[in-house]
Amino acid sequence: MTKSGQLFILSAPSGAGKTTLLKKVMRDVERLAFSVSHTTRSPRPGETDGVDYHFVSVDEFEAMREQNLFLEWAEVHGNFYGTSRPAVAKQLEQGVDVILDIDVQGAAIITGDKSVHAVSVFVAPPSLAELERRLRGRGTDSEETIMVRLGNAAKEMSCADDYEYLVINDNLEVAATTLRAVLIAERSRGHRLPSGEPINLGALTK
Ligand SMILES: Nc1nc2c(ncn2[C@@H]2O[C@H](COP(=O)(O)OP(=O)(O)O)[C@@H](O)[C@H]2O)c(=O)[nH]1
Ligand SMILES: Nc1ncnc2c1ncn2[C@@H]1O[C@H](COP(=O)(O)OP(=O)(O)O)[C@@H](O)[C@H]1O
Repeated sequence: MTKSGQLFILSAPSGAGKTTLLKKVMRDVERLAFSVSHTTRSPRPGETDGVDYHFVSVDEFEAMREQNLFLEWAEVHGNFYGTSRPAVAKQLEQGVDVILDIDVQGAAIITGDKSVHAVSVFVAPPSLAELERRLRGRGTDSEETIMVRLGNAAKEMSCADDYEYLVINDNLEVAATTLRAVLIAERSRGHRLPSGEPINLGALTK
């Protein structure tokens, strides 16, 4: 039987660089999948349906919600976002670790469910001033959208202590090394022997 994959939660205020960091780390960590969320927000230039998000209408989102197809969902910055329960379950069953890029509300839902084991990581910008520079520098959002995201940032930052790990995305290389280290360390926990068998110390010393 294949050993089930692990769930990782990554949250950050918008503009902290979570997407950039994730893309970098996912290039060189194998057996790791990104959970493609459903959202009612419009695609940004350069985003692809089914890759960055599944872009759906409010009606489609509500229909999925009514069928209990979301592991968690939340309204974030005025749009709906949700994680597909069957998609995540399938990847975990195949022994693939799954990263959920979700907001602080979604993270609280998952970590509050004691039947689900997830490792949580918060990505913080070095300062709120730098966060604003990055949001503006990204060049994908209207002034109104930027203001909504900045307005929510302080509250989101106050949730950082609820996470097991904190990664400060100041220098991208350093942040990527730190995130990789977290993933690798969590995979290496002693109780996660591939066979599921306890270690036979006697056999090791013969
Ligand atoms: N709860 C929840 N939050 C999500 C999900 N997908 C994305 N988000 C969060 O929604 C927020 C907005 O994401 P996005 O629209 O891509 O904007 P960005 O953060 O400015 O790049 C971020 O905090 C994401 O982590 C999801 O499936 N569930
Ligand atoms: N460590 C960093 N230093 C400087 N700029 C960064 C860093 N990480 C990301 N960025 C830039 O900040 C902007 C926001 O990054 P993005 O990954 O879209 O953030 P998020 O997914 O958290 O909303 C992008 O223009 C990105 O290139």
